Amino acid sequence: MKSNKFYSRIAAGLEAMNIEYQEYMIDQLQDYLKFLKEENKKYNLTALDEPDEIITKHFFDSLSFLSKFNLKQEKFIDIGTGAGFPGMVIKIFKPGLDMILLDSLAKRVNFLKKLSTRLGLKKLEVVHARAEDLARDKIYREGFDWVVARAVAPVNTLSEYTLPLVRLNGKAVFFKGPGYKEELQEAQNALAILGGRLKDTIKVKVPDLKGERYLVLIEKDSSTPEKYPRRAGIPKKRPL
Ligand SMILES: C[S@@+](CC[C@H](N)C(=O)[O-])C[C@H]1O[C@@H](n2cnc3c(N)ncnc32)[C@H](O)[C@@H]1O
Repeated sequence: MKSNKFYSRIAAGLEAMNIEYQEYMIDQLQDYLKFLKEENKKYNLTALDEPDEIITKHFFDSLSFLSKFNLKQEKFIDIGTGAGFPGMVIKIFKPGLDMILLDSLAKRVNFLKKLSTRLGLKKLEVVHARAEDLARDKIYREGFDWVVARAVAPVNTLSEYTLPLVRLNGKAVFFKGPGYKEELQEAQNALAILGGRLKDTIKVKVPDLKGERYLVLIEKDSSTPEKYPRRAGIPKKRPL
C-alpha cells in the first residue's frame, strides 16, 4: 500500500541500492516493522525502537548485501539472526531462497516464527540452536551456499561458527564496521585451519546511514576438519 507512511522512504532506499522489488515486498517490510515494534515492547528483541532508525540501521543495512550479490535459488543461513537481521529482510526480497534463520535465544526465535507465519513465507525455517551444535548435525554441516552473520562475534570466533556450515566453494559474508581490518589480522589462523580464504572486503553504501559499512567475503576452499567447531562456548572463550 503506497499510502503507508514509510513506503516511499523504503522504495527510495531500494532504488538507491539498485535492488529490484515488487510492491508487496515493501508491504511485508512495513508489516515486519509494525510487528517488531509491538513485540519489542514485550520481549526486548532489539535495542532500536524508532521506526526511521529501524529502517536505516536494520532494514537498509541488511539489504546492502543484495546491492552486491546476485542470489539465485540457493541455500542460505543467517547465524545469530536476532530479530531477523540480515536474513529475514533478505528473504523478503529474495523469496526463492531456501533460508534458515538461526539463533540461540528462544524469545527471538519465537518472534521470527510468528512473523514468518504472519507474512506467509515459504521455504523458511527458524531454528533455535547454537551455531556450534548445528554444525555437528550431518543435515546441516557443509550444506549451505551462503552463510551470513551480523553483529555476532569477531571474525576469528565467527569463522568457527560459520565455516563448518559452508559447502566447499560456498561463501561466508560478515557484516562489519571499520574495525574489520584488525579482526581479520587476528583471524588468519582461524581461516587457515577452518578452510576459509579471504576473497574480498566490499565497502557498501547504506542509504541515510552515517558511518562505514563493509561486507567481508570469505570463500571456502577446503573442507573443515572434523574436530571443528569445538563444543559450544569454546570458540568465543578461546578463539583459534
Ligand atoms: C547482537 S545480536 C545481533 C542480531 C542480528 N544479527 C542483528 O544484526 O541485529 C547477536 C545474536 O546472536 C545470537 N548468538 C550469539 N552467539 C550465538 C551462537 N553461538 N549460536 C547462535 N546464535 C548466537 C544471540 O542470541 C543474539 O540474538
